[in-house]
Amino acid sequence: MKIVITEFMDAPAVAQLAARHEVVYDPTLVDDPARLHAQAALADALVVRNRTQVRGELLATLGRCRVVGRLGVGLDNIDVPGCEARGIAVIPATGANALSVAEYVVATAMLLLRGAYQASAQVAAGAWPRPALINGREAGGKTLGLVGFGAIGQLTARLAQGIGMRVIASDAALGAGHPVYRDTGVAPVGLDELVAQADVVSLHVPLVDSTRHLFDARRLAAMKPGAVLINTARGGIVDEPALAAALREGRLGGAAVDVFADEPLPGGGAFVDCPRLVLTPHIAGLSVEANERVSSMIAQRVLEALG
Ligand SMILES: NC(=O)c1ccc[n+]([C@@H]2O[C@H](COP(=O)([O-])OP(=O)(O)OC[C@H]3O[C@@H](n4cnc5c(N)ncnc54)[C@H](O)[C@@H]3O)[C@@H](O)[C@H]2O)c1
Ligand SMILES: O=C(O)[C@H](O)COP(=O)(O)O
Repeated sequence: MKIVITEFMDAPAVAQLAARHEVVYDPTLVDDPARLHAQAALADALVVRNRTQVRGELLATLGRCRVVGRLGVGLDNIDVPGCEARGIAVIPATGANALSVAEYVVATAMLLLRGAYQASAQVAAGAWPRPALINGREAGGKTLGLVGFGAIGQLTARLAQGIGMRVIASDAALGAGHPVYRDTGVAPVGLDELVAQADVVSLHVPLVDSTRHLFDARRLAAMKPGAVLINTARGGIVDEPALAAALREGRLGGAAVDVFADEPLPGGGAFVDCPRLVLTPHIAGLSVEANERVSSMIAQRVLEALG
């Protein structure tokens, strides 16, 4: 059978697939719709990351496909009901990149609370900006609010508790009596209460209709003065110009943003020269270890699905 891989995948996992089936591994396919559609038409399995849009014309070309392997967790680039209607199974790499994201959240939370990370050039130049940096805050004893308490939220809670943070969470699908709260020692709260209490708010919900612009200007304004916002979930969940305004006006203490409404983020937008801001190009879930786990999990599951 034929497996078409449209974005990068760890080499041993590609080899594992190639040992059993014909494999087209071409990470440039995602940027070449004509070749992508030609290859997809012949594919029994398609393997994608977050950039390949498995919907519309591409979905229509998948005449033979039985399975779409997703080298990640978010499924907003895949028309899942459309795949199911065509008998195509969609397999995400659930949990396989969770540790990388959780570490990113704790690292950026500490960095932004302390606020000293942008002093390197001044220190190297001999400016010694110590008086301006004496008000950094510790993470220990602060409250972390997790919006979404699934695989990544739960792992992030464990790491944050390890450095002495109190953790509260809001999850639309988990009732307050759900055993996961008792097992993790995390307090369930409503979203409004979370936003009012948290020193650090971190987003871990999928991008769906109910989460689009969940953090709009009104909700950003309801955050504690000086609080930090971390978005590794999806760009459409936060109103980007409203976040930039809250940072420029000093209402928020900082933000780390890994995901954007448009990726790559078009240059010249609201975030240019924005203070107290860490921007990364959608890499919170990407590390050597996560890529190995994600790739081997999907290789294994695609092989099982092909039988
Ligand atoms: N930046 C990255 O590299 C990266 C890596 C991995 C995942 N992600 C993103 O993180 C998201 C979460 O990943 P996960 O593995 O924790 O998923 P998950 O499915 O395990 O957990 C998501 C949780 O969100 C909850 N939820 C859904 N809608 C909600 C709402 N309106 N309010 C509150 N909770 C809601 C669900 O009940 C679920 O418990 C993914 O969908 C993906 O978009 C990003
Ligand atoms: O949803 C995810 O897991 C992240 O967005 C990372 O996806 P990717 O590594 O496949 O791009």
